[in-house]
Amino acid sequence: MINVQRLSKSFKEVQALDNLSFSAPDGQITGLLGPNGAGKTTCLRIIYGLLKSEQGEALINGIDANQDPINARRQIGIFPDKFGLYERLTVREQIRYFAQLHGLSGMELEQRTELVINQLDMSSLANRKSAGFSQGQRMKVALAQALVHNPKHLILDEPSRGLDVMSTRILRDILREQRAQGTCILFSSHVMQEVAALCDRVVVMAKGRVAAEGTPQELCELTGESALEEAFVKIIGSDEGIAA
Ligand SMILES: Nc1ncnc2c1ncn2[C@@H]1O[C@H](COP(=O)(O)OP(=O)(O)OP(=O)(O)O)[C@@H](O)[C@H]1O
Repeated sequence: MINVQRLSKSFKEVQALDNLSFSAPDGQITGLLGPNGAGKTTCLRIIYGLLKSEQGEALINGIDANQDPINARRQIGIFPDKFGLYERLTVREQIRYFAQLHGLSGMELEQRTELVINQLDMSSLANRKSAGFSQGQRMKVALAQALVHNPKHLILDEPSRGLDVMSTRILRDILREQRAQGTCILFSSHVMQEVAALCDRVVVMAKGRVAAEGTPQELCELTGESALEEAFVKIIGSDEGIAA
């Protein structure tokens, strides 16, 4: 369970997060939906311990990301907004490296590495260096790195950006599998279709705050709309920065 309580963060005069509170339960996919600049990435970075908040706390399974970032991070698989791959390493080497960073060693390291390569159907890529990989292939490597330590929480920043239909479907299937295993999944998006297709719960963010939250159906009922897209526009008062 990820619990964000009264988070505030500013960058000079920009108030990126303003008393933001929400929770993402285990075994569910929670979408952070908001227009450009709403504060989604800032929130995810604080949860992963890459940024410190000025106020409030982000608890991962009860562990405070500000106070104990290393332990908090061990609970999380992160799928970042830019796939920073090590292009000189083979895919298998990269996945092993991430497994080591998360404290895996010996047999467990080898087994988890092979398991995730098979799970993502990457055997034909495993011994190749990632320089020149397509966007979909890069996505798989990034996902394998996020999953190799079998984290109980998965955080994804705009996961389907730049992916073609097939890669998007693979990603969605993996997220659904993870959900079925009880993983707490939190992802950010401004793509309505993605949120509608995947999310059990939606947290609508605008200007660093929660504008509304609930199941897609609850958000529709709240606004008297039948489509999530219309509900969203009503909640934030604009369709700026949102992709259908
Ligand atoms: N390192 C930084 N330095 C200065 N301003 C920043 C920094 N990071 C974020 N901001 C500002 O904080 C606000 C929130 O940014 P953030 O990236 O969290 O939004 P977002 O919802 O993820 O947007 P997008 O959908 O465009 O990725 C924006 O106004 C942004 O310019």
